[in-house]
Amino acid sequence: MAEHLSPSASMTTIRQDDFIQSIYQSLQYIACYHSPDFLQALHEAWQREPAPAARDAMGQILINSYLCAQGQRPLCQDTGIVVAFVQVGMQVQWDAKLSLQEMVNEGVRLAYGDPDNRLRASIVSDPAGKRLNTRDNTPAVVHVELVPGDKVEINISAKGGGSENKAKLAMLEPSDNIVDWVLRTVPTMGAGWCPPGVLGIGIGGTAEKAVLLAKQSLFAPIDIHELRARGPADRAEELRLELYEKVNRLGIGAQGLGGLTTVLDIKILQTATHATSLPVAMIPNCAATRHIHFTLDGSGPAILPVPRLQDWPQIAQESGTPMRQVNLDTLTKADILQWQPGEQLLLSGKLLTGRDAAHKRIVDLITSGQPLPDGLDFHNRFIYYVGPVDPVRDEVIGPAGPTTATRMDRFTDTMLGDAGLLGMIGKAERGEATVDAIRHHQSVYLIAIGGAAYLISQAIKAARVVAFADLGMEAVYEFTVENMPVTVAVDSQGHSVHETGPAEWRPKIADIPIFTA
Ligand SMILES: O=C(O)C[C@H](O)C(=O)O
Repeated sequence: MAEHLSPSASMTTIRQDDFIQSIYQSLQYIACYHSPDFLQALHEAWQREPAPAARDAMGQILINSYLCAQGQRPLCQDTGIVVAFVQVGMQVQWDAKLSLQEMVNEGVRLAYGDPDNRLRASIVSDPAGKRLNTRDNTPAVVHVELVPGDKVEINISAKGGGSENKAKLAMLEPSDNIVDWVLRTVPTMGAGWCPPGVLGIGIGGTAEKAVLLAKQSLFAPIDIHELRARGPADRAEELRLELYEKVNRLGIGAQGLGGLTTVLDIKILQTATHATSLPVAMIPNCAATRHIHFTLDGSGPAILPVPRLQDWPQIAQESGTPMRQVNLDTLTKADILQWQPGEQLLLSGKLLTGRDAAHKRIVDLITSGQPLPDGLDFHNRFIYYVGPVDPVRDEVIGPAGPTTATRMDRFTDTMLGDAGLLGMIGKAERGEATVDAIRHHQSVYLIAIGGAAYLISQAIKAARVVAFADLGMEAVYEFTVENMPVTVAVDSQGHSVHETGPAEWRPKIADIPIFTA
């Protein structure tokens, strides 16, 4: 005779407030604390890295991580778009008035507006139109699944825009080679996703299912060395090992500067597909990898592990060759002609900021013959591509790392020509036409380390909004910096370290084992 479950016996009740508090606390937590598996993998990669620029980049990310855990401030200025996968047990009932989406949004609102640790509101509504910042980082992206059981399982992440922008989907043919596709595709993603990180790969299903699997795969802990030690159990695990080895052999390295470690792990989830199809999706996770899993069983809000500062690797900034001191306030074109590709500089003085939305407005004003707003003058100034976190406590500004410069390429010739800009600071490579414009205007492009946002903000001594305050984090600020560390990425002759670095290190690392264990 069929057994019937008594509904009342196994029912769990989840209270709205417990759910919202759990979302809020988990988002605050992942904004500040790297997970132990990521820290260990990055520390190992830093210890093994033979390429000085890549090693320095990873060192800065590790120091930044420690400072964020200590100061409880965000790892990256891009505190992400919230993505929640919620599995609801079919024996769960809710003591709630809001929908699940509304409850997640409420948790996001509390987390991003927390006065003790404000996070950056990065979400814009009407993306194909007005692109207005929603000011509280809502709405979240929520995926819900009904599963057997009496608990609610939540995987939540705050996904950085720079890495999400590099997501790829290919509808391969059944006899196509997945490894070839990945190895062809990763170099096209450039450095805007802030390697070293993790590549999530979804295989099978339909187009949208492959993308979801790729995203879900990124929730698993980094364990490629354990997999190697125990040996692959199926084709997906074989692929993980093969891709880990071959992607790292590409020599892209940390921040795309050339080096031994481009990926810390490869994650793969697969499911059945149509006989004609081989959908493959790939989504990278950046160095500010932020995700956590928790369970609600009706007993109250989630309890998250208390991080212990002694678990963070203690590394000191290494003093390599002496850095050139640069006074931004007296700098001339003649000075920047002296700077060499790969040279490290310490910037002091005043610079302006600006990113996507401000660039669009500025270039629209210039091309329609209108003046820039009062007080906004780029002549002989440097621009820093950044959207900072608002300050809390005694800060002048919150974490303020670079955003992907490549998105500003379309505006650069006008900024260097008509607006009179001297040079730029950002992260990742520039396109060919932009490198030509840099050479033509005898300008320069400098990079700061993506993923070292709180560390970088320590060099910012004053900040004020100069124009477009309505753009929120995308407003134009003036920063006064002291000893801000940057590297010459494209010099005035158009030499680019994102070209020369990987080309130099690919052959050099060819004989170094990728797996140590
Ligand atoms: O939005 C940002 O500040 C950075 C962005 O995530 C990027 O990597 O380009």
